[in-house]
Amino acid sequence: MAQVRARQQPERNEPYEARLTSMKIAVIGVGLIGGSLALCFRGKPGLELVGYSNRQDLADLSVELGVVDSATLSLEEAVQDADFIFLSTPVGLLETYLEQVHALPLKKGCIVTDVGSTKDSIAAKARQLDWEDACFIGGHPMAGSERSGVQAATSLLFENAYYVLTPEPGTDPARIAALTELLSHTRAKVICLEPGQHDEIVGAISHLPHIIAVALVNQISGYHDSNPLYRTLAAGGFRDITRIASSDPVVWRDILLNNRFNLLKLLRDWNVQVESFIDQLEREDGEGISARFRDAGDFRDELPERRKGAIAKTYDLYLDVPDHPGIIGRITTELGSQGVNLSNLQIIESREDVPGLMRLSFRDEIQMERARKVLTGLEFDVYA
Ligand SMILES: NC(=O)C1=CN([C@@H]2O[C@H](COP(=O)(O)OP(=O)(O)OC[C@H]3O[C@@H](n4cnc5c(N)ncnc54)[C@H](O)[C@@H]3O)[C@@H](O)[C@H]2O)C=CC1
Ligand SMILES: O=C(O)C(=O)Cc1ccc(O)cc1
Repeated sequence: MAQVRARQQPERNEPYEARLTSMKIAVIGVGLIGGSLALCFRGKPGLELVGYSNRQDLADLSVELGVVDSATLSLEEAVQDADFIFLSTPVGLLETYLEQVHALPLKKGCIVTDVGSTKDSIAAKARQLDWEDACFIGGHPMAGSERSGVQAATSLLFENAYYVLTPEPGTDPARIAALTELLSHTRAKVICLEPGQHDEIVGAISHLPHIIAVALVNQISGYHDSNPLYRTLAAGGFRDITRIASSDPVVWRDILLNNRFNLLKLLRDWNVQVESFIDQLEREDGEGISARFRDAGDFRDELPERRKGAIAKTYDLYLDVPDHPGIIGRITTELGSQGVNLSNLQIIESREDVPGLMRLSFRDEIQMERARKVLTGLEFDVYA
């Protein structure tokens, strides 16, 4: 396993920009989020990335993939002399790691932060600890994906997303500025919120949708057990609103349990919505139903543009493809010859008696629209 490299100590009175040329960043738990942050920082002048893992194979993988400069199974070694420490494990482990890191010798001025999807309980834990010359500032990058693990890490994950910080009223503004400046490498927009308010809002716009997606998929899966046509016919709308149901079970178990008090209220409010639909259908209240769609459309149309909300936008096209050899090659060749960059391709359903559904993913809207034009020209039925 690679060792943490020796590095120069910054002078205490150097301006922040100068210190940027020699800083150690420790990432505790190098998965999707920790790894993506590491990739944002890695290779920037003077920044050294050290990953801590609890498994040798994962430590090795994080170095092999070029996500961190070095990796260690020793928490003490990882945090020793670190200027910034990012706690990036599932929420259920964050408070324990916070206590363990706090108990270790930390560099003067070290900023400890986390990336957990909930903020209130870790802020409360941090408040109980005496940080002396170090400090804790809670954080939550409001972008992610249904994928997990270091293999899914990408430096583009946070671009244009919000990155919430939850400093205490007494946190030194210079420390907040230092963390914000480091986070500029993510190209996310940093905002500060009070931890309780964060959990209420994020519970509603991220955690509740994950519950609804999972409940919906499991409901349909139950019907599918008695008739496989449910999955075969599952179309765009179902796919659109259930992508996040494929999220990591451990990560989401921890988030939901941690934010359970907000979620219990949110689910009761959700029940009111469901009951109201039941009532409108029983009364055949067409006007009431249309009004709800109109209201929802108005609100949704005002949502921030692509990738600025908690649920990152994907640039996917779907097309029905006949199940015959060579079709994938033809599509990729045509796109390649027209200079379209395809970032992923997936056959979702492939059986002899039905056309296959192909999903083509692109990095941005421009590539997606170029592909749409090429494929429509080839007389494929293309839909987003
Ligand atoms: N998944 C998402 O879209 C987002 C997740 N978050 C937050 O980021 C944090 C990490 O989530 P992901 O990166 O998605 O999960 P992940 O599963 O990709 O990464 C978690 C990492 O923690 C490591 N880990 C697990 N148990 C450990 C232990 N006992 N000791 C040390 N390391 C351990 C895993 O090996 C893995 O590298 C969570 O707190 C989550 O709430 C924040 C924003 C978005
Ligand atoms: O996959 C998606 O679109 C998400 O919902 C991303 C996400 C997941 C967890 C977070 O705490 C923040 C953002």
